[in-house]
Amino acid sequence: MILPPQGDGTGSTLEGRRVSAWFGDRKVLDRVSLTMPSGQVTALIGPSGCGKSTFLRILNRMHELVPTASLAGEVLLDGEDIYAPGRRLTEARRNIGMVFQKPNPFPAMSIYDNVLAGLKLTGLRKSGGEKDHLVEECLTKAGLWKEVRDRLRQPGGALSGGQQQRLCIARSLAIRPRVLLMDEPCSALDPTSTRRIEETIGELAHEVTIVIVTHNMQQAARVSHQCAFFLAEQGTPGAIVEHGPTPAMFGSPTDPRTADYVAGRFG
Ligand SMILES: Nc1ncnc2c1ncn2[C@@H]1O[C@H](COP(=O)(O)OP(=O)(O)OP(=O)(O)O)[C@@H](O)[C@H]1O
Repeated sequence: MILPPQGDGTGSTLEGRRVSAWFGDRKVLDRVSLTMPSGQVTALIGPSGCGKSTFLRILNRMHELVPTASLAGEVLLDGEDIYAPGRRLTEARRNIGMVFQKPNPFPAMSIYDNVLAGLKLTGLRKSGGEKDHLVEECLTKAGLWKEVRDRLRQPGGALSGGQQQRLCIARSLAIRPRVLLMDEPCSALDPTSTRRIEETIGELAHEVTIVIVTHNMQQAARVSHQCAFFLAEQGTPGAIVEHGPTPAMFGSPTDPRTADYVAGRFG
């Protein structure tokens, strides 16, 4: 177990309230409510197609990029609805970062510039010294500094898959998000790189609230403080069957469907 310590409250609390989602007229999520507390790691688990990624994308306003997509409900970041009229998309993206399944650094851009690539979003100008400091800080937090400190000007695409994913985490951290969403961040990685990313998650958990979608039950057990089990039964939209502290979800789930899923009996 590499379960990180509970957060010290420096992250933010994210809360989905009665979130429903549609693609065209097909409803794929039905009134999902979940609080993702400050400084904790929340794992979203469940079989393929039950709406985990859709829920995650709603949490930082990526769902609305799909032309046919719509949603209902609220997403509160420290009590403020990110979808409230007048709230800007860029504000949500800045506060709530996302790391994707497949590492997506800018391959021809240097490692150094990759880390800083999101800074334009913030509108902040930084001096050379401040940039150097930020690059070192973020690569250190992402667990990559020691491996790349001597080759910061080399292209991001020259790194291994696991290193590229940690570079993407560093890039997300550079804009100082309050929440970091991770959509199956290790599914394209080998076991060693996976382990390294899990350690990074553990190290980051005390300062940024993390929500991770994973199909890997061992991973959910290792890295998360709480889990939410999603299910879309027989053509119905996805919903949360059960959520709670990770040890309870794995050790003594209350719903038999959760017990079957975490034991690997389906999905
Ligand atoms: N862009 C899209 N257009 C139409 N339907 C979509 C789109 N994206 C997802 N869906 C549908 O929404 C439902 C939920 O998909 P989603 O990707 O959120 O599930 P998931 O639990 O994350 O699955 P997986 O674990 O396989 O990634 C699925 O039925 C899927 O086919």
